[in-house]
Amino acid sequence: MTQIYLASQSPRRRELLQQIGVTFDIINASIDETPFNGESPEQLVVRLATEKARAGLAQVSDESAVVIGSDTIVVSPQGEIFGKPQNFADAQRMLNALSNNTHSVMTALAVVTRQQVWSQNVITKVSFCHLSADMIAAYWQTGEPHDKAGAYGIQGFAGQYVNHLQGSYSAVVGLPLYETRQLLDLAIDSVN
Ligand SMILES: Cc1cn([C@H]2C[C@H](O)[C@@H](COP(=O)(O)OP(=O)(O)OP(=O)(O)O)O2)c(=O)[nH]c1=O
Repeated sequence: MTQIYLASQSPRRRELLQQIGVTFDIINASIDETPFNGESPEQLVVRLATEKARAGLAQVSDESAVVIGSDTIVVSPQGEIFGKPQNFADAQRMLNALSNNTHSVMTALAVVTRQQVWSQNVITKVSFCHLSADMIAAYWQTGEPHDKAGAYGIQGFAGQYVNHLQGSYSAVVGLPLYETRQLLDLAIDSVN
């Protein structure tokens, strides 16, 4: 039996992976998420997902382990990378940029074994309605934006701000389920 691990602290990723019937263990793989100078959003998100998966693999001893890592960033309509907000002012800045406009959510997935790395970046276009200053302040008070890239959670209160989505809903929440199944199957086949 191939042992599958999810290198993530995110409760959303755990729930999404459970949703598709995968049996797995959780490992802690904290990495430095600071972008390199001149790094593009695409390069950043794939590098971080891969580093999380590799850091997870380094913590387990079984030779045939398969480890999943993932990272989500929001890319504003102006092309700025939004991770998790530092504070209310940061969340205000992000949500004002997303208001009444379309942004991209990039979730990269990396599946690693001792021999190989598979990775994929899933890009979803999300359109928001107008967010007033009062709406943003009230939303911050819910606590929902605090630990989420771009200062929102589509699966929560912010679902009511989204008037259009093109791409993968599960990727926006934190793990692209179709792509996860595809890459996991490749990795599992390779170790058996
Ligand atoms: C845009 C968006 C992000 N998010 C979440 C997904 C991720 O958990 C988080 C982005 O931060 P990440 O750094 O990708 O992940 P994480 O720190 O929560 O977990 P780990 O690195 O241990 O795997 O934002 C939502 O839950 N809903 C959304 O709509």
